[in-house]
Amino acid sequence: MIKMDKKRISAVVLAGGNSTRMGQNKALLELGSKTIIERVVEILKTTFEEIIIVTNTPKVYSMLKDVRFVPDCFESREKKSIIGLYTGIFEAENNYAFVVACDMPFLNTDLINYMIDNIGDEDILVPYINGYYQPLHAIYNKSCLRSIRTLIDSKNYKIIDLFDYFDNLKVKKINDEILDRLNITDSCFLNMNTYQEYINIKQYIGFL
Ligand SMILES: Nc1nc2c(ncn2[C@@H]2O[C@H](COP(=O)(O)OP(=O)(O)OP(=O)(O)O)[C@@H](O)[C@H]2O)c(=O)[nH]1
Repeated sequence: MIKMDKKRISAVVLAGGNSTRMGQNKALLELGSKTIIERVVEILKTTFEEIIIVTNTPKVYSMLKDVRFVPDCFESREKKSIIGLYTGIFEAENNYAFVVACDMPFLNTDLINYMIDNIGDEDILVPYINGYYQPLHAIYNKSCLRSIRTLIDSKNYKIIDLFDYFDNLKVKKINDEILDRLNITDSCFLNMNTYQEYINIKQYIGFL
């Protein structure tokens, strides 16, 4: 297996959703003295040189420094994370991109580094934990772009359909055993969709 140089992977944060269920931009909710997206970027900065924020409203994220803002590639009335995914991978300076959502405050650098060390010639490296894929905590090669485009063009916006239905893509999974071995809990995948989930997370880390 060829070991991937960390500098040859970009980080991509998807921050162009509607936050309909939250009722306000969830990336800008605060945990302690920082917004959630600031926490996400701060964690990513320990590992990645290039950090791309995919959003059509960069001004609301002006507190983020040393990141590159890019707008979504497709004009779409519907907000879909797969569109941000396509854009981030397309725009990345490197062939590989580690892609996350803007609302994951407990990203774990040990797991991220493990993933970087364990992608070889695969097109995708994705955690598959408790029977669920984690498509917004995965590494993608630019070789995926054509297949992602096929999904978008057919109005199938389910990123997980990339993993099982494209014979041309080599997909490697990170399973539960690896988390156990690294002594990491699945809270690193936790995100927040509703205000109650935000409150629960604040309680969990003692900010309430
Ligand atoms: N760039 C970009 N990011 C998106 C888009 N749609 C969703 N995202 C991001 O993808 C991640 C997961 O999004 P969801 O939580 O499923 O959707 P959401 O629109 O943020 O929230 P809901 O409206 O409540 O579904 C979040 O980080 C979103 O900001 C999009 O059209 N473009």
